[in-house]
Amino acid sequence: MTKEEARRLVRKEKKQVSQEEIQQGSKRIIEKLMSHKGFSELEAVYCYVSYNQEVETKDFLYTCLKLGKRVYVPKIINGNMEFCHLRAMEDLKTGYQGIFEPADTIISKETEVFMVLPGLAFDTSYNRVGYGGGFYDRFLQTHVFKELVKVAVAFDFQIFEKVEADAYDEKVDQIITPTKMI
Ligand SMILES: Nc1nc2c(c(=O)[nH]1)N(C=O)[C@@H](CNc1ccc(C(=O)N[C@@H](CCC(=O)O)C(=O)O)cc1)CN2
Ligand SMILES: Nc1ncnc2c1ncn2[C@@H]1O[C@H](COP(=O)(O)OP(=O)(O)OP(=O)(O)O)[C@@H](O)[C@H]1O
Repeated sequence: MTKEEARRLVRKEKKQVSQEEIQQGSKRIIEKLMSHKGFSELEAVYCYVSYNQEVETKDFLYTCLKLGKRVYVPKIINGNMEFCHLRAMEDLKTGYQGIFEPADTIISKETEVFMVLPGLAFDTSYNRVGYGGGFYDRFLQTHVFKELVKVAVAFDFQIFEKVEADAYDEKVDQIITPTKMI
């Protein structure tokens, strides 16, 4: 299926999903993230700040801070996404598209990172479809890492067998849903 078809299907499902399902599903996903080998081994975490009907990441971010991980979240700067240091949840202010971003702009220089990615749709070959901004693709193509573990999180209705991918699309290493590790 095309990216647009996948986006349309997921947007339709998102309108039906209950707050309860989001909370429960996100809780299960966060448990799996916490017990991920890459998470224990890496001290720097790049994770999006959830909004709308995305997998909730606030509890995950909070726990990462409590554990003493170095935490960075996306901030759109001059049309590009960078990961900026998050000292505390209170540092977050409404930013691009109404998504919370750190008020200060301290761009990460980390090279060994555990990354938690959002997305609208994924397929079982690890392709990722987002809102269409190309922010993650461009970020991954312009930044070099010594070690980068890319784990996407999604609800089960966001997983398809095959979604068309373009040459510039960056794959993820793993996809975690409330019921599966792909
Ligand atoms: N939580 C979160 N933060 C993120 C991303 C993301 O996907 N999720 N991004 C990943 O690249 C970047 C922001 N990219 C975005 C690109 C487009 C829209 C957008 O058009 N939003 C629509 C509603 C989308 C929907 O809920 O269906 C809008 O606000 O009208 C939002 C974010 C960086 N931060
Ligand atoms: N080198 C590039 N890498 C990625 N996208 C590019 C590049 N050059 C141009 N683009 C444009 O960026 C957009 C990427 O769209 P795509 O649907 O892949 O984004 P997405 O992965 O859904 O979004 P996001 O990463 O923001 O969640 C397209 O309009 C594409 O033409």
